[in-house]
Amino acid sequence: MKEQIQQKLSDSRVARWTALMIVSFTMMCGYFLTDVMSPLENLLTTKGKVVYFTDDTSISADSLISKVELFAAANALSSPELTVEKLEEGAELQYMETVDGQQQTVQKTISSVASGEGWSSTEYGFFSGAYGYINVFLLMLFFGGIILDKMGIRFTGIMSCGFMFAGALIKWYALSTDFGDTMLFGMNMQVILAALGFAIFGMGAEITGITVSKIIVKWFAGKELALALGLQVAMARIGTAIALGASLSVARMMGNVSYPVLFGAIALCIGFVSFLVYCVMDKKEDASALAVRQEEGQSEEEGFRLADLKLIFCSKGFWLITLLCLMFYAGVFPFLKFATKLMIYKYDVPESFAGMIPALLPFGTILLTPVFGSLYDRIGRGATLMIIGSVMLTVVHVLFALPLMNYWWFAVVVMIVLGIAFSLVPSAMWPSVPKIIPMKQLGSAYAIIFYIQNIGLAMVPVLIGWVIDDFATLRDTSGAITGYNYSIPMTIFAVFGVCAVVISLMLRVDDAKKHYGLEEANMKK
Ligand SMILES: C[C@H](N)C(=O)N[C@@H](CCCCN)C(=O)O
Repeated sequence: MKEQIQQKLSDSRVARWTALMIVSFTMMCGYFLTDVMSPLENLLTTKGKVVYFTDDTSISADSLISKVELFAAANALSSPELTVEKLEEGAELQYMETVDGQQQTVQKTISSVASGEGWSSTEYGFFSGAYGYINVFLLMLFFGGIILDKMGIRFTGIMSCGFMFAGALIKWYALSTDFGDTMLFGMNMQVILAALGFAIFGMGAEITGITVSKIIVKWFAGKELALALGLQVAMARIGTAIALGASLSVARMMGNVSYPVLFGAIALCIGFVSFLVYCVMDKKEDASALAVRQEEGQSEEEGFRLADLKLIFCSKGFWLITLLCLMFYAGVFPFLKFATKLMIYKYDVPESFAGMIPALLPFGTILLTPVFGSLYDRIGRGATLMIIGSVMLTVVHVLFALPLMNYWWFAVVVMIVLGIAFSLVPSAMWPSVPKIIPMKQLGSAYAIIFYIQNIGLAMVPVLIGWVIDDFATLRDTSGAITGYNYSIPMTIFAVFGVCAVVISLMLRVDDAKKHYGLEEANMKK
């Protein structure tokens, strides 16, 4: 009789790709919620109602009412006695507007009205950075990695999905509640509570992120690892793209910024359930791996010891990847939080389309990240891919900073280039970590990288929000905001790009000396 050879569940193609799809779906829901507020920056930073017209322009309700009344008075028309309540879908209004430097009478039809929250750019920056506050200041990501290596994938994943969901609910509650003028720590209560929710969500999202990374390495090591990591990132980007592309329309349709967050919370609930399904597969994989070890007479896998962290801390290659991650992601994720408003004010894109241009970035990466991942699996050249991506990031931000080519199509082209950069670096960087750090310490290694990266994700939006308020906001003599000059904020993003280039070059040199294998293919022939 033929002897049955024991196999691990992960040796089955179907099983490992199914596991990948399930956990990637959970992550995708998390990414949707991470960026769901980005296209709402203009709405959040406008006080009172915002009126959207059928020609895709928008204006604050107060400013519209005074323009309509001024027009009626100037033309001896009977006063329309317009109030905010009367501004509703379908209403037609006439007033004077400056078009190409000339005052013209315009007639517009309202398509929707949504409530602005009146936040300052500083408050928006504080809220956007909140994603990383608990991770960074309470060292939760660091502990998250240790919990992952000590308590295992199932416990950590369920815990972190729970945090994501709880944080999303708090954020939704804050945005759907009117706190009046209640202030806390010099900021509106709504901002503080929404930031708290986002911080709890961010802790959950990041710990889920390292858990999912470890899951993928567990199922794909020695197989299609970079492709699998690339596909996970690609699915995550679908979440980001839907958030950037659809969030404003949902807020406009429902009349309130809280609804996109509510949809995100519902999606997360489904993502949580899908992670529970994965846990069943994970248990089976562990049982089959144990059976293989027993059959081969191998001893129990050695557990994680705190002393193992020394190996991580002493690796130069590890630190270079970590710093590259900090600089590269500081130039991308925080940029996305401000990109929609950049499109409105620098490239004159109507607000209803403005979110579509940043949404091109994740859309491009959906295809390209797995393509570059697969290239790395088969051909190698990981360090080189990271250098090219970092150079592209720098060029993109320099182009955004320069006061030239302020055309929407130019913004589209530059955003596509950023999409390529944002595919190159992640598809090469994440699969490079297991080449430097062994599996046993991988949870902690990813956690430390994410921890340092989160310092950027937490601080950069705060910095940029403050810079926009104090150095980029243009005002008329009465103090009213007339526009924004994005040169300084975008120069800051370009500096992160330059740092990423220098670090990726150093990584390439270190790889040549220490032979991590970053330039070699991942797949064993
Ligand atoms: C924000 C998060 N910490 C992050 O870095 N996400 C990466 C993907 C990480 C995948 C690691 N296996 C991203 O590019 O979105």
